[in-house]
Amino acid sequence: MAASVADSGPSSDSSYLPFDPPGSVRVTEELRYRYSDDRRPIVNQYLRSHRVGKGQHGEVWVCWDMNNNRREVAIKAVKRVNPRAEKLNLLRRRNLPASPHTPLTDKLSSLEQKIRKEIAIMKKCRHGHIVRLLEVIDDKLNERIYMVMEYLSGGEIKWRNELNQPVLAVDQCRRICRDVILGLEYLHYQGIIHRDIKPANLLWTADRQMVKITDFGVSHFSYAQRLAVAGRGQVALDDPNDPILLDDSDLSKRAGTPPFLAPEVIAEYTSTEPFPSMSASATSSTLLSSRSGTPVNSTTTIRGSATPHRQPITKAIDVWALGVTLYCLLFGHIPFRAADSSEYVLYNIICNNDWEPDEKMGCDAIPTGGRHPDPNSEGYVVVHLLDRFLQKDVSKRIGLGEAKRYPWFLSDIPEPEEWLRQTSPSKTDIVMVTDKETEKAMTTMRFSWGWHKRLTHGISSLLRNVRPKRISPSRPRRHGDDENQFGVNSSPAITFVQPKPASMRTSTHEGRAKSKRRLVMHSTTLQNDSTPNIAQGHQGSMEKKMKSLKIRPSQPPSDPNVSRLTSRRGSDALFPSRDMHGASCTRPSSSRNSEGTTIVIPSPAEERTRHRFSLSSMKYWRSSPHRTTSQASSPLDTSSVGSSQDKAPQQTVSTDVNITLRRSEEVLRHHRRECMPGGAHDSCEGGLTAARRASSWGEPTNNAEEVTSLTSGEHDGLDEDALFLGAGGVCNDPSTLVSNLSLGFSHVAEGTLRHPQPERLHIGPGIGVRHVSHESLSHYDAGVGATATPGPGPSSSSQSRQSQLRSATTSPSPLHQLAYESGVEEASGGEGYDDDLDSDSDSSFFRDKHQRREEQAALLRSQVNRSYSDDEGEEESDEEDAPIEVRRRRPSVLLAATSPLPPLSDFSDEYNARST
Ligand SMILES: Nc1ncnc2c1ncn2[C@@H]1O[C@H](COP(=O)(O)OP(=O)(O)OP(=O)(O)O)[C@@H](O)[C@H]1O
Repeated sequence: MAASVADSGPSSDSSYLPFDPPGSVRVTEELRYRYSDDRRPIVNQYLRSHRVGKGQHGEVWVCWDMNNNRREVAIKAVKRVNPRAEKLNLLRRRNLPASPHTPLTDKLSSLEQKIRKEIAIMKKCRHGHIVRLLEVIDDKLNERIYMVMEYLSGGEIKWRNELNQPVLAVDQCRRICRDVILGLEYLHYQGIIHRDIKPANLLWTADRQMVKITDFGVSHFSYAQRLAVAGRGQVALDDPNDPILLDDSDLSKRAGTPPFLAPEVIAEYTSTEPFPSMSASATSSTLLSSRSGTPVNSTTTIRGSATPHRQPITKAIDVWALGVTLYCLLFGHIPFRAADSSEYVLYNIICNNDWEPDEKMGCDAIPTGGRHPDPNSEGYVVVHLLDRFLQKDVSKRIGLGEAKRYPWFLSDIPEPEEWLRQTSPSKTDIVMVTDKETEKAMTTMRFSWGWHKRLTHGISSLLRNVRPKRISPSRPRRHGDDENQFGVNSSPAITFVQPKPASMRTSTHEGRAKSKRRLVMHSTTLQNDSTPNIAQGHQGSMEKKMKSLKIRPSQPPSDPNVSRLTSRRGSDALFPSRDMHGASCTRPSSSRNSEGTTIVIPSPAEERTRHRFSLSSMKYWRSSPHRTTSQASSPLDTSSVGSSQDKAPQQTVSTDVNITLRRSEEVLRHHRRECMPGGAHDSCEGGLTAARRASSWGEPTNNAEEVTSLTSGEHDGLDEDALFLGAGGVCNDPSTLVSNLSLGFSHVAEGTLRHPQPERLHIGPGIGVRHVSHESLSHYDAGVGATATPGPGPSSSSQSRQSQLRSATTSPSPLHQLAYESGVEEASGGEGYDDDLDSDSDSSFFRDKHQRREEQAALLRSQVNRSYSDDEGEEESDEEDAPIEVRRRRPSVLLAATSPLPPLSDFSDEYNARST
């Protein structure tokens, strides 16, 4: 158990049960659907409740864990592959400046890698200020993967009202920031950089006593390997000039949210010339430029022409983002903002302009004293801290260890030294996230596009009636094979196949040869298998049809197409867990790990059935198109399909393609060409379109949603912060901020999550910023540390009801919904979004969702039709194939006998909608 959780948990309250379930993250490889009596979907032991959020790749639902006293959990359902999102991305890309140099892989989804990374990182995190991942339900035969997390019912932090005024008290801002420091310190110690710290990624616990960091979708963990190599204690934890620098090829991608990006991340996108003052174009009182318009002063290092060398990208980028976050919480708006919402202008401002505080901070309106306050003033300590956070020079930026000891943070902690000792990250075990673990974090995706899909679709139809039944409770039970104990614990102690050392890995050539050998083996298995599930009649028919397709199951195929097809069949990259299971076939069918968790290992017979089923699902076989830069091909680039398919599948590694970087460069180059030659940025009418801006944000597959949000949001009259910030936090009704959940399920029932609050014991009456004097700060600066006086307890607002308002940026956009209505369905998440769900959503976004719907629907349909017309046949196939595997398979398993309802797909409600 992580010491930080165990040691820092409160102990004075005997009824306090910190949420820290034992054991590591379970990986369950079988998904079972059914309905409850009141028609609620049940996935394994999780009974679905309401939806709490929708991300770019999936939805988050509150569920009750029926095996744990109906404990509430949050389940994020993410589609492995979303062909329609890919196509909408294509539509978006057509709006981008064309470049002949755009690599093929830039056109491809990196969704798989994103999910793998997120899971691999979350699996390793166990800390009181990090959202805990409890289980991963990863059924290879299901199109979605489910991440079961602890449920943070307090929701996102709301930090501003619609007038961009702060809604949090300064004391609350301090506690939030302190929580994030602890969480980040843990992550950094583990070698993980979050890369997307912002208010929207900080969730309140139910009692609003603490926040936890969530969303590791763009986090980076290769640093952990380097730390491991260097050995613990060999690396200075808070030295920004850490000799162990990060992998630039990954980190240099501008993953994250633009206003929160550190200067070193965006340096290369900025002008080396002094950037013109923003004051002329300022339109809002919240603009930095309207208040200052000043270049950076002496206390802030100017980047750009003054800093010719690119600064290292380190964990300090999280510190910068935390500084921006703190600023947001204190003042209700972001510190750096471009007047025209241009990304390029924003980056220049971040890199070259200073920030400016408001006169007052927090909803309690404590005077700041301006950018350079009197050292004896109340605001001095906060402005000084912000100044340390927002240092453009990485080497001058404060480290987390130092920040933690800052007097302001210690001001309401009775025993600062003890608190510092207990919360030290050195008490935790360092984690290692290996490539193998990343691969294993999610089972292989299945692809279906192009001629290959049509070919395999034919084969699949032959086997439609010979698909074996899934393992179900109806089969004879074995010892320890409890319904609730499906799954394989992710503990390395039960790993069947150890990662091979690099020296032992096969070369590409060897890999191909092995794949072919596996092909022969699998084919032989198919041919010789006498499992009664395969009817002889169908076998004969199948052989005949396969012959007509020039497929000879038991021999290496001579037809090159067949070779491509079947070589993927035996790919490690495609079926890693099968290989793992294959290795485990001789092992006992179940075992117990050290924690007593039963591990069910499929028997050889079961494995064969899976293999056979997989064969019938060959239409999905496709080597991951974005595994390597040079070899992957676009499903939309027909010229490259053949060549890529000739290649054996590559091992999936964490070498993400720098998609965003290149595209962003193009966008910005285009922007410069269009706008800058004339000199004045404000002469650039329109600048980057919303689509172009969004295109350079984070993961490429995210952008469909972002683009639509931006575009449509502007029409909806939402403030630009909500559109551009991506940070949420809008509180339409401030009164709801200081309250707890208004939902009926908000009561703390037996078994409801309780959360560790390391400093909860120590949060005495907060003395507020007024009590931190310049003397104490000097004391701190002298390195003595702080001895702050205990202050009053948590503010009354911490007992309050939760706001149910969701920020516009986390809501489905109008285009997203239009896409659904017009038959395109999801832009990225892939889930249907019906009115029922709308009513679940508390997003303010939906206030205007019916406006211009007809008009936009027509526009969208025409655009989408145009984009799809290029690959019409493929689209037909998509329409038919995507849900087929689930729909045809499921009734034979559990539901047919138990429920008159159609088979469930997942939590998306699409089948519910169809059935009603
Ligand atoms: N464990 C949780 N407890 C409570 N709410 C959660 C939890 N996880 C996510 N949410 C809510 O669900 C919303 C969507 O979460 P998700 O992580 O999918 O968002 P996202 O970061 O935008 O997605 P993505 O990383 O795919 O882009 C969040 O904004 C948050 O409010």
